[in-house]
Amino acid sequence: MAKNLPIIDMQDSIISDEIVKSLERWGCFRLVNHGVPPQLLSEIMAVGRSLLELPVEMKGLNIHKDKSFGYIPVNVTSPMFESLGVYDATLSQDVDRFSSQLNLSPREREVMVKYSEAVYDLTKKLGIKLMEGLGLGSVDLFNDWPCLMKFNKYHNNPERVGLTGATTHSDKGFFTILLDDELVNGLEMLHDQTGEFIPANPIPGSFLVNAGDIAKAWSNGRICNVRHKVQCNEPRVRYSITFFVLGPRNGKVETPSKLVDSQHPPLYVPFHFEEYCALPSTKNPNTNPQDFQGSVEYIVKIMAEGRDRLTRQEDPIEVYTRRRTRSSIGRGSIEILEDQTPDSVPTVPVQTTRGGGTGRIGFGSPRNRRGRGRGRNSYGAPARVIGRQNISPTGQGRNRGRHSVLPAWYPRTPLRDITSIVRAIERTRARLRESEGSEQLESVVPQDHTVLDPSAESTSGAQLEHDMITPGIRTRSGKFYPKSVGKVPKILLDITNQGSSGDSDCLTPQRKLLNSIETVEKDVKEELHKLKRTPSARKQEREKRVKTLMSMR
Ligand SMILES: O=C(O)CCC(=O)C(=O)O
Ligand SMILES: [Fe+2]
Repeated sequence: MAKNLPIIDMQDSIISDEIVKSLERWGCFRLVNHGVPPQLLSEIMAVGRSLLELPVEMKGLNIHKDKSFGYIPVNVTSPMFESLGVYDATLSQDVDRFSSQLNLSPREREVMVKYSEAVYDLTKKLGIKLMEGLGLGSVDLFNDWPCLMKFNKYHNNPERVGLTGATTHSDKGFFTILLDDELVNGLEMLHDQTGEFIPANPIPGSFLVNAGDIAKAWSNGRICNVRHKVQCNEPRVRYSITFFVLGPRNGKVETPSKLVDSQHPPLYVPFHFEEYCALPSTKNPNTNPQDFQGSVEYIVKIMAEGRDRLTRQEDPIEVYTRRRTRSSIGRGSIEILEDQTPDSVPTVPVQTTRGGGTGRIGFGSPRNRRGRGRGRNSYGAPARVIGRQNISPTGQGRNRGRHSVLPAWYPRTPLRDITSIVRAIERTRARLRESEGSEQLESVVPQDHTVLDPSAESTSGAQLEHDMITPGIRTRSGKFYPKSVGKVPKILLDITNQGSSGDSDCLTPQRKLLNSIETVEKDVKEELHKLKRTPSARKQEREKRVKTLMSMR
């Protein structure tokens, strides 16, 4: 069923809602009435065309330490596409550098400055509308975010009609503001729900706004990082200008707490945009580009795994408490979480070391290439991630829980697990504090507590729960007494002391022993009775009864 891309009029009063809806459903929209003067649009297009007409040697002077930010010539794997880049397009010294690299006229430089100012300003307005639409207040989301501007040329000719000029990809940044060729179409956006490519036919004077990987991660998967490609539909050369608003300059890409709740558990670890760009591409040469799935889930998952391998020197109680607090406000070390279905487990082998991938991630238009090479885009990542708390990124099975603070055997269910563990630890702490008055105690949860190391974990869940709820106490002398039988050592001590007490002198040693046994028995019974009233004991009792009833059926 043919569908049309959403069109948003910047002057509409309900634009905030429309932006959110379009980004959720499509990950893109066409923006009209945006306020950037048509004259400026045609001037910048003219600048782009003339720069791309320069000799290759001249264009080759447009270099940047990140190669994907500078000139990308046509080449064997990408014979139809070339582009020039300006990074950071909003900083005058960077525009100056670009201008001197390509010997721009003062007028061309002026047009560039005006255009990037106008588009950045527009993007900031869109950011505020987006924040409003998401109920996050009128906040300037993109304040001081770095931007990359690219002048693109597709060398379409009669032999290439039907070929792909830019293969299916999602953009890496948050938003891309595309000024496309008014006369030559070719851009197609993938509709996630139907899997159909929908032509983004140009509307003169408009922009196509599309969301990238950062938008998806930031919004906790709510915004679609739309996949798109550029086809050669006619034999005319096609030009376009892309303005990428990338990611926070200093801070991390982190989901606002309001976008996280029990229905929408956090899906991504907070990360720096540069970290993300520096990761190797995950393109799987065996993956059909049509099956491409946005790579952000996969990439961020790799980072989560890397972080979880770090040795933890912290007090586990602090870790648990912090985790609970953070997850409730949507921040902190959040693991990437997987689909509940086994097919969503990544099909691409996890590459955690540099060089194992197929190249560094760049962004912007991919060239017409398949297979290995210097990656500008990432392919073959898993499908949509629907988060479940505490699911190991490596899936179920032997490694289950390897990257979690929970032991491997611990049943994985949503939020309440970690919450109940934290509560149990807090109860333990409170009890310890109480008993500290009578004797100097050491922590019952040593710094290297095995909860963080599943391999050294006790084998029973019930055991752990019990230990946490009724922990033992350790005296300075190093003796460990389980708290539930805390009175018994005292009784034993009394027995030992009986020898010196006056009235015991008249008793035979046998009577003394019998008396002691009786006292111990009485006290142990009393303690056991108390123990039965603890929640875990009651639960065990209930389970036992259910089992008995079941066996009688
Ligand atoms: O040229 C176009 O229409 C699209 C370019 C694009 O997708 C990109 O630069 O990422
Ligand atoms: Fe793109």
